[in-house]
Amino acid sequence: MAGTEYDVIVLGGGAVGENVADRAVQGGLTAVIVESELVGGECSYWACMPSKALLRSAQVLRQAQRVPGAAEAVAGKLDVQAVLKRRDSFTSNWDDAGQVSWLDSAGIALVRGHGRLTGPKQVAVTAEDGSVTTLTARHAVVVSTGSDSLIPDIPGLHEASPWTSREATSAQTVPASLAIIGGGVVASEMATVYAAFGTEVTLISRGRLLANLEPFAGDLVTEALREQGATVLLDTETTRVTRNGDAVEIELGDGSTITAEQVLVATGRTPRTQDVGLDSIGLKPGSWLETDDTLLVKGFDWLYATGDVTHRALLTHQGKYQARAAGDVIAARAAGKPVADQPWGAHVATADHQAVPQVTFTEPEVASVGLTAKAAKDAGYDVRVVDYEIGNVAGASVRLDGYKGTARMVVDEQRKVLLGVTFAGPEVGDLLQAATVAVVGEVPIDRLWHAVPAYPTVSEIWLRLLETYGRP
Ligand SMILES: Cc1cc2nc3c(=O)[nH]c(=O)nc-3n(C[C@H](O)[C@H](O)[C@H](O)COP(=O)(O)OP(=O)(O)OC[C@H]3O[C@@H](n4cnc5c(N)ncnc54)[C@H](O)[C@@H]3O)c2cc1C
Ligand SMILES: NC(=O)c1ccc[n+]([C@@H]2O[C@H](COP(=O)([O-])OP(=O)(O)OC[C@H]3O[C@@H](n4cnc5c(N)ncnc54)[C@H](O)[C@@H]3O)[C@@H](O)[C@H]2O)c1
Repeated sequence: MAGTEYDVIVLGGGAVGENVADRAVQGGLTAVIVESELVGGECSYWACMPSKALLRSAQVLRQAQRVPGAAEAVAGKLDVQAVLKRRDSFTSNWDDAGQVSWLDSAGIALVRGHGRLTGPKQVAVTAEDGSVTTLTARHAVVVSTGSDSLIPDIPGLHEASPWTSREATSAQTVPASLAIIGGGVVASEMATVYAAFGTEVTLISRGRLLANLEPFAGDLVTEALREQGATVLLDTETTRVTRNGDAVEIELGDGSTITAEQVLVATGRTPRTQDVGLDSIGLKPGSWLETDDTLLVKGFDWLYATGDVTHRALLTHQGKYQARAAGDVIAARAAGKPVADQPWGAHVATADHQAVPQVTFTEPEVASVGLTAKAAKDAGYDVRVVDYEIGNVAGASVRLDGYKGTARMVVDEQRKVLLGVTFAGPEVGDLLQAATVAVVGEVPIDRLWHAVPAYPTVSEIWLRLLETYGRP
């Protein structure tokens, strides 16, 4: 290790922390990452990558089954062991050597161990062998410690040792039956995975599915999961969980009981700030870290936070976007250079408020950016909503027989720009970036008419949405 004083200390070496350190080093600073588990964090080993690898094979198979000619060629069943093996390769068998060598090539130092703030610009790192290294930052400490699964206070749930997303994404064997508590992204994606593996899945959601998105998205995913063999219980409370040997009993609000081999809790996230020394600098342990748009924690001029721990947008790409802004602004401030902190400037994460893209990799997929119709109305915009069935687009009918999906654009009628766009349908994920460009760029509707989608692609949905809106 080069020494114990660095320009920037990054607490947490997930995808987000890595990017902060990289930008700081590219800006001419020295940076060290403190990591207690695996460099690469949740996304690489227990979240985005393994979950998407687990989802992909069944998706390819189902789509081939819906195209005559190909369907006859894929008459066999999903090879679950091969899927798990492919997932293992995406996680490098939970070995971070590749990421560590990237840090090395990027000129970023690494200290392994559990980091805690001990005072302004001071971090103590406790290694596995109990030894403690004290680090001092010349300019900034960035907390990028991510989030953990939230286990709600349902009687018996803690004692039942439920699966969280970690166990669900790293499982080496597949349970015969799985109950899932939650109705968000993790619950919906994991129900899709395990239903495809032949597990008897019961999803228990206290409301509708994917309730933060346009209602048609959750409805489509609910219907599809049921077709895929899952039992989906909506508006259903879980009142008690009891583990009896190899089975878990789950009592529901209506008094009925479900028995499953395993239970997965997918009820959101809690910040990993319980034991990072927040009390030493006057902050409350266990709280989310509130930042300004340059990612500076409110009330400090040296403490930054990026990624899940900020609760701005719990997504890898959005955390990395914050990381680029934070790394760059720390370097600019350290050099006494001007800071571009006006909305959409180089040193702020403005998009977190207005244009967060997200793909839910269920089958069908849901791709969304910006505001839903309800959120736009609640925010006081003069809104017009335009819907179109994606299956009516020539490109979609060529893609798959019986293509079913819906697209919605939410228009700000005062400025004639898009506030939000949602696509729900097979393989819509890659349609999203065009929508993100339109929302971020505030591209006027009459100019969008000149962005001609190629025929016959699914992108022609854009033309159909515009035609339905009407040419101004
Ligand atoms: C099942 C699942 C699937 C997901 N899929 C997607 C997806 O498809 N696309 C997407 O964009 N997002 C997805 N997400 C969200 C995504 O995983 C997170 O937004 C992302 O991992 C956050 O990155 P982060 O760097 O902030 O935190 P993390 O990835 O959690 O990294 C934080 C790091 O800090 C370390 N750490 C914590 N405390 C300390 C300490 N005191 N000392 C030293 N090190 C410490 C941890 O070990 C960890 O490595 C998914 C989440 C889940 C749960
Ligand atoms: N494809 C992706 O981009 C992707 C995939 C997975 C996860 N993620 C991210 O990870 C984060 C966590 O996902 P998640 O699905 O755990 O959270 P979420 O916030 O999406 O959904 C939480 C669900 O749990 C339910 N819930 C909350 N408390 C409950 C309680 N006490 N009892 C019963 N139900 C309860 C909510 O009603 C909701 O349906 C999300 O913010 C998401 O952005 C992203």
